[in-house]
Parts: sequence; C-alpha cells; structure tokens
Amino acid sequence: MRSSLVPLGPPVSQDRVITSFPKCYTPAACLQLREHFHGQVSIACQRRSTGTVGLRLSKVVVVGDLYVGKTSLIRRFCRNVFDRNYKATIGVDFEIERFEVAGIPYSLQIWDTAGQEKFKCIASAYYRGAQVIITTFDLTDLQTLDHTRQWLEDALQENEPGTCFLFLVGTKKDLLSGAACEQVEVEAVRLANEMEAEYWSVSAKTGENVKAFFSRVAALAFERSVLQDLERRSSAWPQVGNGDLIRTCRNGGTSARDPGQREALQPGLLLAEPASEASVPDPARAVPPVAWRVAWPC
Ligand SMILES: Nc1nc2c(ncn2[C@@H]2O[C@H](COP(=O)(O)OP(=O)(O)OP(=O)(O)O)[C@@H](O)[C@H]2O)c(=O)[nH]1
Repeated sequence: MRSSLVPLGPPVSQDRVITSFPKCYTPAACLQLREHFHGQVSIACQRRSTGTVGLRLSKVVVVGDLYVGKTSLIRRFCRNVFDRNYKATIGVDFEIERFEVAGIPYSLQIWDTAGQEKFKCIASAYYRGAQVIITTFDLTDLQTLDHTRQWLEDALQENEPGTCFLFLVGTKKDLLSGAACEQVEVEAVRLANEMEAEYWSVSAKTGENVKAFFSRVAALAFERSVLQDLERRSSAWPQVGNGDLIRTCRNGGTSARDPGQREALQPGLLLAEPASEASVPDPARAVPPVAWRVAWPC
C-alpha cells in the first residue's frame, strides 16, 4: 500500500519500499531476531498514526579508518556507482535517502566522515544526534578492525547512552575468498557482540549485501522512531484512566484490546492512546516525559 502521508517530492523508487522486516546478516551478531515489525508499530502504520515520523530524518553516521571504503559503500547504495580511484573525504559529506517503510515515508540522512586523522576533528563535530552509528573496517586489513573500538567510542561520546543503533560493517568482501572471509568474521562477530552492535559484511564493488544492509538500518531506525513517538504521546497523556486503552504493558504484557499482540517491550515502556481526538490535551500543558527510556528488545 502506498503512503498517503507527506507528498514531498516524487514517490520513492520501488527498491526503497520496505514492507516486511529485513533479515539480519547473521543471528550470531544481530540487534533483533524478529522478522516482523513490532505489533504497536504495525498498528500505528496501518492507522497512519505514526505522528511526525514520516516528516523526520534519522541521522546515520559512518565512521572508520581511512581507505576502508565508507564513501564507496554510501555511493553504491545511494547512487549505485563504484569508483576504483581513491579520493579522501575531507571533513564530512552526506546523502539523504528516502524510503517507504510499512507504508510510511521515512528518510535517512547518511553522513560520510573522513577517516584521515587530520580531518577527524572536523568530522567528529557531526557525530552528535545520531540514531545509527556504522563502524566500518576493511575485511582485508585486520588493523582496521582493531581500530573500530576507538571509532565507536568517539562517536558514542557525542551521543546519549542507549540512543543509537550500532553496526559493525566489514567492507571489500569481494577481495576475500569465502573461507578467508569466514575466518575474519569470527573475530568481527565477537567484537560486534562486545560492542552490542549488529555485524554485516558487504562489497561496494559488487554491491553484495549493500541494499540489504541499508534496508535493515532503515527498518530498525524507523521502528525505533515510531516507538519513541508513541511513547512521547503516551507520556503526554498521563491520565489514561481506562485500562482498555493500554495496549502494551510493562514487562511485555499483552493488550486488552488486541490479545494477539504479544510483543515484549522493555520494562518501563508504556504505550497508550487517547479515547478520541477530543481528549487530546493542549500540547503546551502536556506533562513531558521525566526521562527517555530507550532500550529495545531483541
Ligand atoms: N575491491 C574493492 N575496493 C573497494 C571497495 N570499497 C572501496 N574500495 C576501494 O577502496 C578505496 C577507498 O575507498 P573509499 O570509499 O574512498 O574509502 P573511505 O573509507 O571513504 O576513505 P576516507 O574518505 O579517506 O575516510 C578506493 O580505491 C575504493 O575503490 C570494495 O567493496 N571492493
């Protein structure tokens, strides 16, 4: 179903339309194993009640050593091109990529940052406000994998704890045989788990896994945005006063109205809707959430 929201620009191309939840690369290092959208998100999308999500951009920051292939990865995805000549990124650059996720328009702003040390201070100024951090390394150069810890630490320093999805991505997959790649991946998966990141390996040259990877990024970021929006709205309606309206409860409780929805939420996440539009309070007088509780189930 095409979205009825936000007719900004031309419709997104068919390969940016995400209808079912994209699979992870390996369950051994994966942010979530579900193969469908969170029940609350599906309902919100069906009802077109995803708030401002369709109007917002989610910020994705790509970091990693120089020459690992950050620019090439982004260019392969956004423009479907590959250039074998190296041109260092100076500071930062970004692309905006539009999607339609579960019928809702959604955009990623993908920031390409410089890997060269001399540009690092410029690039790091753009880490703030990221919803997704992609830490990249070259599968043919293990030193670049060692450095990912530091890249991640630097990027996390600029963001609130627990607010970013983390990915560890091995690049230049085409340069390794299957066996050699698997060998590197053992270590990469171990590190990804340590970082609480999802692991992927890709090739910008052949395009292998590139679209699947960014679709996964978009779906995860979209789902979180919708859940945050629902939580924000539920916090703005503190006096629900009707148990029937609470469709997802603490500790993964099930819905009074939708008993089929058995999605587990993190303790403390409470989602509710007002009885009708008339009960929506004046936003200026709404009680803001005491603190964001952003921790997502696998
Ligand atoms: N064979 C192969 N080469 C790649 C791949 N991705 C990138 N390269 C090459 O690796 C070199 C570096 O790629 P870039 O994308 O410019 O690297 P970068 O990480 O953006 O570098 P900085 O901007 O300096 O941080 C270029 O010569 C690319 O052609 C890949 O998937 N396969």
